Amino acid sequence: MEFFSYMEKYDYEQLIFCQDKTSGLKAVIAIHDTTLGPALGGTRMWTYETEEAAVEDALRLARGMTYKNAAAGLNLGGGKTVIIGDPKTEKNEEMFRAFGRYIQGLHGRYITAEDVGTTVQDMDTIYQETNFVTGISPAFGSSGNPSPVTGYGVYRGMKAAAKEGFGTDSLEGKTIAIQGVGNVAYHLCSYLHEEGASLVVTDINKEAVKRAVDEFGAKAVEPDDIYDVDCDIYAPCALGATINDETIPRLKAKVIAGAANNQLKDASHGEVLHEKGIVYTPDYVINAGGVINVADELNGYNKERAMKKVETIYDNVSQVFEISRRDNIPANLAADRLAEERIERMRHSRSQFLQDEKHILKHRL
Ligand SMILES: NC(=O)c1ccc[n+]([C@@H]2O[C@H](COP(=O)([O-])OP(=O)(O)OC[C@H]3O[C@@H](n4cnc5c(N)ncnc54)[C@H](O)[C@@H]3O)[C@@H](O)[C@H]2O)c1
Ligand SMILES: CC(C)C[C@H](N)C(=O)O
Repeated sequence: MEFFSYMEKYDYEQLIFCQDKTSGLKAVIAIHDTTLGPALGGTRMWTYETEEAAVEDALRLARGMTYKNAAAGLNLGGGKTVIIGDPKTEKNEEMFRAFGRYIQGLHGRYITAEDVGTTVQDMDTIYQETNFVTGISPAFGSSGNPSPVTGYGVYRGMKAAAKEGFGTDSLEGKTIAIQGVGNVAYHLCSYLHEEGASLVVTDINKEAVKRAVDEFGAKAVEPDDIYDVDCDIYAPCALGATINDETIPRLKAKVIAGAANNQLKDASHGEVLHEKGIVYTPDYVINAGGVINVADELNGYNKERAMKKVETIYDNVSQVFEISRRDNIPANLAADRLAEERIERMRHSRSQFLQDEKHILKHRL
């Protein structure tokens, strides 16, 4: 990948490589766009096959956060970090402290939080070095683990998608196939079970499957069989790119609504779903609950206020479908339009000069 060409193509602001020999830290921070405010996005720790794959992932995920934050109505830009390494065996305290110092060096242009492979404890360690971290322990007056709130937001967004697909937002009696029952999907399952949906789940982690079967009466299938399940709704809640040329012909669902980031292998798969009449709920609109929750920390965390904002995911999803129908475009492009239009409007409205301390010639006094 030609990094500068890619950055120019999608108008990225900054790419930062962080290396710390003592702790083994190898991290890439990507800042996509800060028109709306500081870039807020989580830190992913993952074993990438190549360094290039890690940079590519950081860039892609950072841009996704720009769109997610814009569509959620947050005054935040988009950024993301990936740390190269196995989260199960390669973490140490010095690593996250070194990383915290790199974040501090950005003076608030980037604020981090949890993502796949990182935990509240890791955020607490980063907090030893910088204030530009969210999702730290509630003991510090913070919002803690964002996953339960993301799960609730996905549940609300799924109801809006059901309304679009079935004419009612009730999920009672619906069969929902869930790929990956980790942190977010566990909470999603509890809401769906409570509403009376039938769940079919899969995961490469047998413990996670057992928990869903035992607690929610879910039926378990093998990971590759999830695409063939006879269901009303398919919920991708594991990793990205699972909606692709191989899987779309196998899907039986009328509605797709899940937590995973970057669900479509590429934008053309949104077009294919649109043509097939499948209601696709854009990932970054439906899974914004976690970022909405951690973003509230910027105002001094208030759970009630944060949850009120998370409720708006239902309306945001409905608005995307409205744009999709109005402009006869696939839902993924309708979501992009919603986010891009907001960024452009704000870019214009913020172009007016506003004096701050740096413009006062006080050193001459
Ligand atoms: N945690 C959040 O608040 C949040 C917010 C927004 C988006 N997301 C996205 O939602 C997704 C899930 O996040 P999470 O925090 O629950 O992560 P997680 O790691 O807790 O859960 C993911 C689960 O998927 C399983 N999995 C991985 N590959 C699989 C495969 N091929 N088939 C079946 N199962 C597989 C894993 O074993 C794991 O149990 C991710 O894509 C994440 O980026 C999470
Ligand atoms: C800021 C976070 C809570 C980010 C979250 N992992 C997401 O992808 O939305």
